[in-house]
Amino acid sequence: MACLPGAPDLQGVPHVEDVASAREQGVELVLGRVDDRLSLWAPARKAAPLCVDFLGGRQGYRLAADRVRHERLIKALGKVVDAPARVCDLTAGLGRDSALMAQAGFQVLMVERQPILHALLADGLARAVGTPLASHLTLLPLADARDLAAVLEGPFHAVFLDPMFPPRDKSAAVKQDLRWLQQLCPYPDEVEEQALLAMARSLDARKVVVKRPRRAPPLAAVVASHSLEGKTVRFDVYTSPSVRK
Ligand SMILES: C[S@@+](CC[C@H](N)C(=O)[O-])C[C@H]1O[C@@H](n2cnc3c(N)ncnc32)[C@H](O)[C@@H]1O
Repeated sequence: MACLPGAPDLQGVPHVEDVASAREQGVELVLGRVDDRLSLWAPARKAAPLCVDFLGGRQGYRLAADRVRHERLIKALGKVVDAPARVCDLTAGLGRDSALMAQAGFQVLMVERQPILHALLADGLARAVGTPLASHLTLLPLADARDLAAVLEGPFHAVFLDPMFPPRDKSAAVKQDLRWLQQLCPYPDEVEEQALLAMARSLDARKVVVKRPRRAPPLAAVVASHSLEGKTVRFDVYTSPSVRK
């Protein structure tokens, strides 16, 4: 992995002059600017560069205002009781779910611990400044969510979690974005899952919503209060006594 000119400094990641030098040095992934978007790509592969684009692309399709309320995630969040409703996304990733929640009117606080994804999110957000969507999104500095219990001050309408889960389907059907995430992010073990769920449930929120593949076991083997099932994913909702009513 290496950074091209124009990419932010990432701890421990060397810089290369250009893509040709990256190829010569056998660098697998480069972070640089493509069409003024901070992007990650593999010089030796054909796959399209990865970037965060809150305003267009595939994300835009799902963000159409009349579609958003039909999204299962928005249904899982349920009725807003106290406005303005804040949601904390502790596993922001590429910001797709955060953007959906923002488009549905929630003020979303995003947490991400993977430095490249965090840099892509920050870049996507910077390009969206001035739009209503961006005014609903706040990215916290790079951090592991498990270290933020004392920092994240509620009340929140919900805390959202979408931790990595090993795919059952190893075929070409696994989407390119998911491949990038798999390449960049480790899968949590049970201890980490327990810590993440416990931390989420310790926050001042009405509910914790966890996104899982439809047939996956519940996060940290803790059974949810109820679930909303779709074709491929499931949203587990926790409204236990430890969660604000
Ligand atoms: C499956 S992806 C989330 C995708 C996201 N929901 C989206 O819409 O793009 C999981 C993300 O959570 C992040 N993550 C996992 N554990 C974390 C933690 N303890 N603190 C912060 N981020 C975490 C990973 O780095 C990864 O980017």
